[in-house]
Amino acid sequence: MSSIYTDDSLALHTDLYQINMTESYWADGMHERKAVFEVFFRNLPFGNGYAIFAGLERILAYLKDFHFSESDLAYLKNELDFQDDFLEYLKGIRFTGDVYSMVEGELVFANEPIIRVETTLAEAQLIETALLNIVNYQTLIATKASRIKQVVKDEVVMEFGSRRAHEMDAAIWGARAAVIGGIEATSNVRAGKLFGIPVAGTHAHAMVQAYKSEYEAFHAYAKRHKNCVFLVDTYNTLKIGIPTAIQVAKELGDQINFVGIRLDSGDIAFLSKEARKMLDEAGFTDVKIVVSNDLDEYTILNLKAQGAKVDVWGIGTKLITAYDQPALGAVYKIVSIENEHGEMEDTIKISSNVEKVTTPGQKKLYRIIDRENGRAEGDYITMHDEDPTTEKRIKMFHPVHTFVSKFVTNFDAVNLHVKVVENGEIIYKNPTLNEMRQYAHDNLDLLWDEYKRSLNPEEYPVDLSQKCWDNKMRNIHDIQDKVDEFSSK
Ligand SMILES: Nc1ncnc2c1ncn2[C@@H]1O[C@H](COP(=O)(O)OP(=O)(O)OP(=O)(O)O)[C@@H](O)[C@H]1O
Ligand SMILES: O=P(O)(O)OC[C@H]1O[C@H](OP(=O)(O)OP(=O)(O)O)[C@H](O)[C@@H]1O
Ligand SMILES: O=C(O)c1cccnc1
Repeated sequence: MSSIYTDDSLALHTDLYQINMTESYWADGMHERKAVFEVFFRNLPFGNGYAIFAGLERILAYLKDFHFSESDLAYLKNELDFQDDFLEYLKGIRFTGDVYSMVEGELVFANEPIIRVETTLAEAQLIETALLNIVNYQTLIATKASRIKQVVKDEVVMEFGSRRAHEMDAAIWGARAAVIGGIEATSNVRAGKLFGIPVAGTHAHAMVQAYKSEYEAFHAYAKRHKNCVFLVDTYNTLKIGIPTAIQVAKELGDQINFVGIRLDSGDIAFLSKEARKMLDEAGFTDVKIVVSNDLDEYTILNLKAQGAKVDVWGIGTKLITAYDQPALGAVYKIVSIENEHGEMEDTIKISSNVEKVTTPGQKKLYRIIDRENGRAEGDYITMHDEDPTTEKRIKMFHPVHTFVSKFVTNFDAVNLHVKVVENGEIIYKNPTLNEMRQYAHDNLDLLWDEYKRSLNPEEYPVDLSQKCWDNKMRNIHDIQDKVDEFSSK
């Protein structure tokens, strides 16, 4: 960086084209027109049956502080040649609109609006990049963590990924997202300080190497730390590492809490079983076995199938980088815009790829829950003026294969959108991270197991109301008519 700006803001954390488009809207007097944009993704990540939404807290902080600083404006003028009159407009711009959003920890599925932004065209356009940047990463990591936790079940998961995360921001926000997804602790101390996440850790091979022997290293560690987890695989796990941990623990007795040992290489199934036997025989039946080394949900499942005796899973690289699918692919699409007469008009994006055709109009999102069994029947997208909470019977049908349908009665329709920003004011109080985590955990009970399995889960229904579907078809036909008219000229 050529210099550090004391007034750096996040408004420039956007793609240049957003500012360029905004300039055109402004020059043509369209910038203040009302617009509705939605955030959604088209495919669930990791082949999972659900995702866990995360990122709202940071989005709200970003919107609250949204402004172009003096140095931002100077940069736009001096380096990118924006003109003074437009910069004067940017100088005064703040976020003044409304935002409806799912809450963090909510179960989210493909093709449903996670966030709805209703504000001026200019403001809505300028915030796109930051919103997607936040949602895409945090939701991806929360989902990966949840996937891992589904496999781990009752043992503890610690997040160890800071050294491999895609830079510092990703390390701490990733740790936070992983907690929402279900993990228990992080090794990143700053994440602990900023977000109140429990922080935990063991020690590295370097310490054993620095002291030249495990005996010296474990004693040195124990001298200053009451809770001890000794890393036992530096030279030979079964012949030196574990016996030394046991020896040191016996020598120190009540002076320490011999919490555990950590295995970080070799055959984890075999070594953990041997370690358990050795610890138990020495009377340390409560001592935990922590394992790490390139773990993810697949290795964990396999290790469990082999009968590995593991109490704590330390997971770094593959969680924090979402190793097997590095992007969620959430998008931000305009669905409605005010016309020159002050009326809202739906707008649609047509694509030869059916998947990419957007669903026009201002919409709401409900989760339909069967009152008898408490399980979710599916999610139901309606137009903004519909209210399924007052309906006795709704028809749910697949938005593409429409013949796949069912009538649902005796249900609760739960509105998944909370108004979080009103006229630019944040009106939502973020729950604690623990509450978000608990919410995500409890929500999973709404899903049948078929949607939760990590391999080839069933597709959870995300359906359009009849009115919403009709509106989409009408919009598609209108565009087709326009294309036909144009091409026949
Ligand atoms: N019993 C097992 N079954 C399946 N995979 C395992 C088993 N034990 C370990 N693994 C996994 O196999 C991968 C490679 O392990 P390997 O034993 O080669 O590590 P290592 O080379 O000994 O470790 P390092 O290179 O960190 O010293 C890791 O992802 C590890 O988690
Ligand atoms: O394997 P991960 O899931 O990313 O977990 C974090 C890893 O970080 C440490 O390794 P280190 O950076 O010392 O390198 P290593 O791979 O040689 O053990 C630790 O020993 C874990 O193995
Ligand atoms: O505390 C640990 O054991 C730890 C922390 C970060 C990375 N690997 C291990």
